[in-house]
Amino acid sequence: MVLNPVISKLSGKLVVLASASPRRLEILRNAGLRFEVVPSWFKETLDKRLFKSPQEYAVETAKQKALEVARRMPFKHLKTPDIVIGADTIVTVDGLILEKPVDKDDAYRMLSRLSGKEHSVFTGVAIVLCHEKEKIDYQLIDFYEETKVKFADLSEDMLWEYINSGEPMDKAGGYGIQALGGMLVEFVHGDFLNVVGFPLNHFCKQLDLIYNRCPFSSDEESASVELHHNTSEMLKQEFGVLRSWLKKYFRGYSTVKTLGYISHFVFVFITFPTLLQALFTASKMGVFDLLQRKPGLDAAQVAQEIKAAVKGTEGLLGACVSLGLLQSKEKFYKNTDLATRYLWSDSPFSLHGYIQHCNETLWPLFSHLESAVREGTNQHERAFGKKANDLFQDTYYNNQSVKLRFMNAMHSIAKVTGKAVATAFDLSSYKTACDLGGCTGAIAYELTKAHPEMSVTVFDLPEVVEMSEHFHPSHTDNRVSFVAGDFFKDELPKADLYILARILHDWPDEKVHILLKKIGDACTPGCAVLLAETMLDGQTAYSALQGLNMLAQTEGMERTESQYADLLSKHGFGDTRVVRTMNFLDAFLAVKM
Ligand SMILES: Cc1cn([C@@H]2O[C@H](COP(=O)(O)OP(=O)(O)OP(=O)(O)O)[C@@H](O)[C@H]2O)c(=O)[nH]c1=O
Repeated sequence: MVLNPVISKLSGKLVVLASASPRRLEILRNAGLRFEVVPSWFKETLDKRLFKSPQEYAVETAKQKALEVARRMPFKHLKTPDIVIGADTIVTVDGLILEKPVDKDDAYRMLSRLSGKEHSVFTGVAIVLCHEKEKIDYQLIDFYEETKVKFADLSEDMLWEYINSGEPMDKAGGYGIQALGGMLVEFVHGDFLNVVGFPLNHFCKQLDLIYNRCPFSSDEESASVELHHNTSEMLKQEFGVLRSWLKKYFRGYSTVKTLGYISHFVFVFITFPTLLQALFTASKMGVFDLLQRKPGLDAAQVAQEIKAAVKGTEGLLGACVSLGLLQSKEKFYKNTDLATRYLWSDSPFSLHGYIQHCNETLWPLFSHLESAVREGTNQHERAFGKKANDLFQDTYYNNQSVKLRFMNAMHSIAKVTGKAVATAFDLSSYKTACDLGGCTGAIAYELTKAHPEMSVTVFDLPEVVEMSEHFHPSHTDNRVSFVAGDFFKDELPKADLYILARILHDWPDEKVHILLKKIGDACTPGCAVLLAETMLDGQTAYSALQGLNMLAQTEGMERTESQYADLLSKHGFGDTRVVRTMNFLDAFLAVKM
């Protein structure tokens, strides 16, 4: 890729480096960039086991560092930056991630592991672009760079002399290649500055893509610029998948360009039902599960396993390849990274349950959208021949398999969003929480993971509680307990914090008031309510469509921040705060005054 001038593109913008690393500051200053330094308060405590690769961990940490500063600055510094840059450097060797040593012994363990071996240094970088209109929108671009470094064999004396110099302590892997640590290195493959803490060249290339190129450029590298616009990781990836899918369909960028930008979207809208049905059908027939267990099957083998016709299976697999859900090589198929992460049923971030729910419940309801719009009511009677007086009792919970499917769907979403909700606020002062309608406990487990002193009671209907054990994580936590009851009728368990995750949106205002009154009565001043909902403010495509979903499916609706604040204020809750988690659900905290 030819690199164009980029640093000048940032002049006049408020650029913020979300890092306390003196090396990053120096690298960017030397490049002529003018910026402020606001070190991130994000604690580097992400669970490494949740990441498929070390580089994903570094990128996620970089993202969290940058986002924390981007979100804090408008409140604490009373100014909104244009760009926030975050980075995280890690060293990997023998499948381990090495960060900064905690003490000399730790430095010794790290350096003796590196002695005589080649290792990788990854720096993850996140660039957050902040757009301020009525609200602040964040667009996120992330990437990483890998450099390989080989250490000489180091004697004990050499190791201790180096450790006693004090240099290792604030450096990933326990060494600084730019100073005394340079003595330990036999060779470097890749970007030297990446090892020091910031991949300047890759960063400039990303700026070039952002500021000098069209987002739909045919240039392959532009595909790696991934855009977040108040969307989840998954939507971001889907956007990329859709884009490459469009490119393929139109046999190359030039045709797409001729048809124009509008045609892209018209085309997506018109063909969306076929796209969705291919995904739903492959998911329902177990294609992603099968190829996760047995990657590399051909169409005939897949057909045999899923008990389908070879011709039909070939068509389905071909469609999944075109959608970026499967890869094929010489007619053998396997899951793409997207499918591995989200589509097979046992993945930690599986959306399989939610996809089934969309297929079996939302799809029939949405086929009556016109009636929903005309009448302003849900469409259960038209879609399923049964009126839903009580949405849950009459539809989801009166049949075991529908109930399990619904619980799976809720579990999928809660797993994908739970952590973002659980960590959105400092909840350390709340020791007991009650998750009303907490279903499988997915959010409760995330809360106890994020807040070591908190215990959570999941309060849900008896039909749900009796099934919840199917969803417990393998390491169950005795700080999560389940109580059966109906939050409209029964006494609520006592707690300092009440959680309502995707509950209020199911109900009209009259019922919301009944529930909030009960919570208000149970709370003493200082107690709080934590809502996790899709806020309609700013109307992203996801929130707007979610609003339609509620119309076709429930008696309730998605609401704006001020509507929630207003509802809560009637029951004595104030001091409201909202965090846009960049995930499906936003988090909203209100305190009993
Ligand atoms: C391998 C290597 C690393 N480093 C430094 O190691 C820190 C990594 O830690 P981090 O968590 O990425 O950053 P930090 O220093 O804690 O800052 P922050 O961005 O605020 O988290 C950064 O400093 C890097 O330069 C060097 O200076 N030289 C080297 O050869």
